[in-house]
Parts: sequence; C-alpha cells; structure tokens
Amino acid sequence: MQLNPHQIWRDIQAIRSAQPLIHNITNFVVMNTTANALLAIGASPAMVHATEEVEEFVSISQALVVNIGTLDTNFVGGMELAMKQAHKLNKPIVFDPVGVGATSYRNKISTQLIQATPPSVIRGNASEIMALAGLDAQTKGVDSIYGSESALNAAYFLSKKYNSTVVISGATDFIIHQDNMVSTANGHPLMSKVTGMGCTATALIGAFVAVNPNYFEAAAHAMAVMGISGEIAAEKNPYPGSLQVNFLDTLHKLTGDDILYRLQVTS
Ligand SMILES: Nc1ncnc2c1ncn2[C@@H]1O[C@H](COP(=O)(O)OP(=O)(O)OP(=O)(O)O)[C@@H](O)[C@H]1O
Ligand SMILES: Cc1ncsc1CCO
Ligand SMILES: [Mg+2]
Repeated sequence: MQLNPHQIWRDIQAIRSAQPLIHNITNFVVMNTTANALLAIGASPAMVHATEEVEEFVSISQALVVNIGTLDTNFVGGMELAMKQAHKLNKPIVFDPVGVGATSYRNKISTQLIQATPPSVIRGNASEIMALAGLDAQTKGVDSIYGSESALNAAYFLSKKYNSTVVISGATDFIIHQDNMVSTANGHPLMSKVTGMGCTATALIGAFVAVNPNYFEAAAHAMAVMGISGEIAAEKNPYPGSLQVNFLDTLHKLTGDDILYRLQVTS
C-alpha cells in the first residue's frame, strides 16, 4: 500500500466532524493521557470497564480499544464482555498487548482474548508482538528491548492467524495486513521517554478505525499522525514533560500541510 497524505487528512477531518465515541478499557497509567489525545484529535473518549455496563457502552460506541496495561481479574471480565459485544455488533476492536512476554498471566489472557474475538488491529512494541506470536522474546516490563524490524515475521504470523492488522511501533512503525506492509519513519526518540505514547498510538488507531472501514489504512494513518505530531512536539522543546503537553497541542492543530510536508513512508 502507498500512504496518501491527502487520505490521512481526509480521515482527520472525518474524525473532527463526526467526533466518534471511542470506548476504552485501558490501564490506570494512561487513562488521562489517552483520553486527552483522543479529544485533541477530535474524537470523544470514554474510559469504561465495569462488567455491569461495558456491553451497553460498546453498543453506543464507534470503536473499542482494549489495553491490558494494568490487568486484573475485574478488568479481564470487562474486556471479554466488551470484545464479544463488539464482535457481535461488527464494531472495530483495537488491542494493545502491553507487557506481554513479561509474565505468563499477560501471555495467557491476551491469547485468550484475541482467540475468542480477533481484533481488527493489534498494536504493540517489538517485544510484545514477538511474545504474542508465541516466540520466546525478552521484554523489559512494558518496554521493548528489540528494534521494531525484529518483529516482522511475528507480525505477519499474527496477521494471518487472526486476520488482523498488526502494528509494530518503534523508531520505524510497521503496519502489516496479511502479505501487505507499509512503514513510516516519523517520530522522535524522546517519545519513548514519555509513558503511554504507545498506548496513545493504540487509542488514536481507535479514532481512525471509527471513521475508516479499511482498518489497515486507518492504522497506518494513525501511526503517521502519531509520528508527525511527536516530531513536531519534540522540535518545539526536547524534554519529556514538555513533549507530553506539546504533543496534545500539536494533535489539536495538525494541518494537511504538516502531513504533506513531513510524512516519511519507508516502503
Ligand atoms: N526511537 C524512536 N524514534 C522515533 N519514534 C519513536 C521512537 N521510539 C518510539 N517512537 C514512537 O513512539 C510511539 C510509541 O511507541 P513505542 O514503541 O515506544 O510504544 P510502547 O513501547 O508500547 O510504549 P508504552 O508502553 O509506554 O505506551 C510510536 O508512535 C513510535 O513510532
Ligand atoms: C508504565 C506502565 N505500567 C503498566 S501500563 C504502563 C503504561 C505504559 O505501557
Ligand atoms: Mg506499550
């Protein structure tokens, strides 16, 4: 696939005008960060995880984002119910396997969830994608110890097994669906010094799949926007605290020209 900057811009405009409701079951670390990122791109976020209400909430949402960052039994119950309901109603599911590879609990729950209800998009760092594919990959908690290119075979395998689009984030972001791949080289190394930038990428994919039914394209567009916004923010002030704030401001006022002039497609 060739990434078209005009189509990325078209998706952003669609998000800003439709303000899709994005249902997030996510971790305590990033609830605030990813809700703000979704608002900044133009979507409408809600963080809802109680088993008593997730099914109803999925029914009124345009996409479901599931992130296992601070997993526990209660969260798992909500995730299972929400993913089943999304599947039943044909709503896109975006899955973030945070920290898979670090503990057997994470490996087991992630595999159970995606086998029962294959996500439209799976986004993780290289360690997480390799571990999710069943490889004996090392991870440093929630951080990868491999470059994103190391997980390419694992991503192809997962994409075929679950018929999902798989995104490996890192210095280069790879977006894979079956035998198709596109990669983007935008972003800034400082992004890995702010917690939850990966979770933010996953949440933004939720906004893009809500307006673009081609989930492969939507995921690639989200990663391009993530990278471009990250690099603009890092150029403004190259420190982690400022990056977090400037990233939101940049997302909010991103223009078609920012995308046209900055997009770096590497394949
Ligand atoms: N060295 C780098 N150069 C450019 N961009 C980067 C670099 N490292 C990370 N990024 C960007 O930062 C974002 C987060 O990706 P990363 O792979 O660090 O996620 P993660 O490990 O899942 O993070 P977290 O678990 O903290 O949410 C992605 O959009 C990615 O492209
Ligand atoms: C730091 C951290 N720990 C569990 S989830 C999370 C957010 C980044 O993945
Ligand atoms: Mg992560």
